[in-house]
Amino acid sequence: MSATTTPKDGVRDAGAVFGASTDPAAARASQGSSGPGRRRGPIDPRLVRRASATRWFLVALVVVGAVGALLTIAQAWILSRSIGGVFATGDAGPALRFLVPLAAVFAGKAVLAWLNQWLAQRAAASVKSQLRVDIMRARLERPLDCEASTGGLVTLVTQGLDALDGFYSKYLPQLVLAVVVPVIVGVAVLTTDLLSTVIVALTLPLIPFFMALVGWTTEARTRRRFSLQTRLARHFADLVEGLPTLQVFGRARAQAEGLRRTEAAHRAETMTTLRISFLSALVLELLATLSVAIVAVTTGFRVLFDQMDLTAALFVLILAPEVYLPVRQVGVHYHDSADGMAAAEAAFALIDPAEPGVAAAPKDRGEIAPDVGVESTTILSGDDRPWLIAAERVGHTYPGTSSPAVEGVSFSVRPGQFLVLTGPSGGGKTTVLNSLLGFIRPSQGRILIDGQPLNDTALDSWRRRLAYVGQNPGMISGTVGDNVRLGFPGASDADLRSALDAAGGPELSLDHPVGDDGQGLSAGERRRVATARALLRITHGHADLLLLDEPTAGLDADAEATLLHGLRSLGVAAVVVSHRPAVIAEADAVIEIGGPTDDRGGASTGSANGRLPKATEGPSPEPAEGPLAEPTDGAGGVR
Ligand SMILES: Nc1ncnc2c1ncn2[C@@H]1O[C@H](COP(=O)(O)OP(=O)(O)OP(=O)(O)O)[C@@H](O)[C@H]1O
Repeated sequence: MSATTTPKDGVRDAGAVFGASTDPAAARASQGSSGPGRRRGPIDPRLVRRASATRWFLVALVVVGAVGALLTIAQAWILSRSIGGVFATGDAGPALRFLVPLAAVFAGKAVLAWLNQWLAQRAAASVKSQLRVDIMRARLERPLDCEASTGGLVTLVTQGLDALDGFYSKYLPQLVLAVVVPVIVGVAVLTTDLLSTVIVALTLPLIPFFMALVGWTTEARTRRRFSLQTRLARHFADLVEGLPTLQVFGRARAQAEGLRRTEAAHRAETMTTLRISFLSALVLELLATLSVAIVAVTTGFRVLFDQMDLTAALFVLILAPEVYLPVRQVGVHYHDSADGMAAAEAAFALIDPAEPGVAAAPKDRGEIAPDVGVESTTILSGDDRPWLIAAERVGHTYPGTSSPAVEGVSFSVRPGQFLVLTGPSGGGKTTVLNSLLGFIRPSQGRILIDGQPLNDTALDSWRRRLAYVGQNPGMISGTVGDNVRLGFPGASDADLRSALDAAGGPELSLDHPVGDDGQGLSAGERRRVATARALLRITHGHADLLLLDEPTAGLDADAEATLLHGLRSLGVAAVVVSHRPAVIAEADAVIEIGGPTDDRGGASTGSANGRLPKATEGPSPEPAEGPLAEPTDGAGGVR
């Protein structure tokens, strides 16, 4: 269980509205221990690039904004003409004929406001749905590479992305209006009065300038708040998951205090963000009001001294606030966008691990990287069948850790061969297996499938060739039969039965109920059900590589012997993680992974390679083949 925030816990910051860094190096630098990177300007270009709904939404917003600006000018024209007319003639009658066009303008503006919201809701829904699908796809592709914990991921996919509503329905429309409206309305003012235009042109830029100042202050706060929110969610998810353990150790109540502290910190951060938000709105409001006041005073005096026509003055006075309003509103709605943008950043970090700050495997160009070396080990001599799978100097360093979990592992497996990975706990066996599954992109070396780099192979098609049993195999709720059938949905009950028997579970009934997360089955039974599922995938689904992590753990000697016999008789290639002598005895080759612990406490620093025909059968290993066939100076080596 972990309730701590990892360096990149799926949370990125929201930067200033204007003036946020676009420098990737700066973004990387800011992703140190505090994690988040900087927001890249008012709109994250990845939203436009990746979320296609954003593109047409921006275009529609410009059109709606321009029509809205023209209606505002029409409204000012009608009002100034009618009011000016009343003052000039002293008769309100002629002004009444302006009522109908004025009503039409108001109706038009109402329709535009509705259209704006409708477009925004549609765009937000479409982008959220696209991001959710992309996140889930990324998670399925790299279930172990994603750094967000389940709690963090759930927060992000549910309420986290919902924060994009504010971005699409308020911030983005306002941002577009802030550009379109001042230009169109400014031209209308210019055609009427040059002095007012100059005053507006000089004072208007002050608003974004102050906004940037406020943005810089808010940036870190918003980031911290989102980070705390995620931590609260993680803390809670961890607590719920670990409740039985905490209760046994009498620590359940003590956790409530920790939860209260995280919650209090979250509340304090939210209040601070709100305070800054209100204060910034006040400052911007004041600035805009003073600017309009300057326009009003100058036009008022000119009207007084007959230097300006009242109708023109009214026209300028009605329009002047409309120039400032959309720019001012950007600042107000910025706070609506900040959470959404932080969530979008977190989503991109999961979807696109190649983004700065995310550990990514070196790009495989189909050739061996210079530091990787060309050595490989064939595990059986005299066999000229092509390799099915090969690992070349594979190593992996998990994000957030400084030393490799495993390194320098090389081996190759031909169809029908049975390779066992063994070694001390924490040595990196599961990491190697996860690399073969494509769950992890090794940070060193590469995996080759039929001679092609796994990185260049579609994971879907590769996984169709795999049958896999992990250390904690996933179970669906239903029956044992339902779970075995996952291996081949078209299998008959007789097929399920024989797979289960071969997996060492003859006593398990197909109708045995299975609850959520395998409830109702012992750990050993779960493993047997999962093994039966994998066997079915080989015999009926035509998978040609079996990947097993400790398949016989929890089995008695008879069941183990039955299972091993079943596995060997399948005749497919198998890579099996195991410490059990009986499994090692069945192997065509055994590779030892890991060795003496380093200062990280438990990581493998050894190399692994080797060949051993039936480890327990031959009196001594056959002569070594190739440069890597000898044990290396690391902890790993030929057994
Ligand atoms: N997601 C992760 N993030 C950081 N470190 C990890 C992660 N998963 C594993 N490790 C570390 O990598 C090392 C190798 O782990 P791995 O699970 O591959 O070992 P193993 O040989 O399969 O162990 P065991 O025999 O106990 O299952 C361990 O030190 C472990 O702490």
